[in-house]
Amino acid sequence: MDYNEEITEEFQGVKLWWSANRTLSKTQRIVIYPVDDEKKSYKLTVHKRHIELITQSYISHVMKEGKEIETRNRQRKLYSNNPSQNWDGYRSNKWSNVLFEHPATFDTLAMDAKLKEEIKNDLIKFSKGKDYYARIGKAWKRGYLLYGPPGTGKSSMIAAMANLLDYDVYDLELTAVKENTELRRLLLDTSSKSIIVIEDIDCSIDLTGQRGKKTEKDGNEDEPSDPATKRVKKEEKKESKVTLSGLLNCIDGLWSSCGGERIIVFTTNYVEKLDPALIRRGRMDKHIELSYCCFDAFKVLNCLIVALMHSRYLRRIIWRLILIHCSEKSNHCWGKQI
Ligand SMILES: Nc1ncnc2c1ncn2[C@@H]1O[C@H](COP(=O)(O)OP(=O)(O)OP(=O)(O)O)[C@@H](O)[C@H]1O
Repeated sequence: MDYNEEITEEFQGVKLWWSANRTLSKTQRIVIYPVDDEKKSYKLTVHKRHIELITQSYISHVMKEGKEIETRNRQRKLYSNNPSQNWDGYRSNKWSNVLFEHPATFDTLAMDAKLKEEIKNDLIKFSKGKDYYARIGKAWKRGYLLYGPPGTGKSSMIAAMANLLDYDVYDLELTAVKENTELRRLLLDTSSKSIIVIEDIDCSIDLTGQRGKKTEKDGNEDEPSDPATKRVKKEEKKESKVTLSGLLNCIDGLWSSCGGERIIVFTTNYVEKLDPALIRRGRMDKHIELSYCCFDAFKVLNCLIVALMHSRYLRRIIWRLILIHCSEKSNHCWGKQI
């Protein structure tokens, strides 16, 4: 709606007029950074005998419609965390973002069909679970642990999740987070309807068994005599940053109930390296193994390749390559099923 424009609307047989105005602040201020001094307002005109209808039904109808339009037009974003030294100052942000346009969907994911359906249903159930979570007194969040060998579709699965639910993705680089308080501030700065991802959690930081080792370390550590080594050691200590308990507190501590509808995803190639406390059910609610090609995955790949390649000769070459790759990697004897 442009300024000085007037729009006529009808609601339950009642005629209404909307107009948009803008006023500029008259007070003169000296500012360091440019600020928006413009005030925008919308004026609604209606006959006074309809005031009750407007206050009781129309305004809530407008708010609801507005929210729906906003959701429909929302462009999803992929966020990554900025180093904390860039957090302060003019227009600084904890997160940088780009448009999220990953093409992966559950249709293009090659994996066991039953598991795929189970994950989709779980996600949809979660996204519609606001009342359920409120009823049982739990924060509206869900944890997924995706594990398996490199290149088996963990990142693609996260993109498919985000595309299914229409959520933003926060790619949290833990190695860039200095300490637990920073981690908390970062997570508090995420929006609802989002997936917070920590990829390769086993490599991100020494989270494995850190709690158990702490006392042992504290007591036995030899203090180096040489000042240079001392300084390096001190720096290394500073680098160690986020602790396991800090991360656990952030995942399911009180902060996580500030706003809801967040999914937390950890990915790892080495699930056995992780501290059981980090991935216990209730914290990481669903553990999903993504592995080498199974028969259902093979069928999805078949559909994709048939759709893409019109030459039978090329298709045969690709299939030979896939078969060789899969028979090397997989223990399943699905070859017979083909
Ligand atoms: N199950 C799958 N279905 C569809 N595409 C897949 C699958 N697994 C791997 N790919 C393809 O292989 C490439 C690598 O996949 P992806 O990055 O999702 O794997 P990853 O498990 O996250 O790897 P890493 O552990 O190295 O981060 C992508 O281009 C993806 O499209």
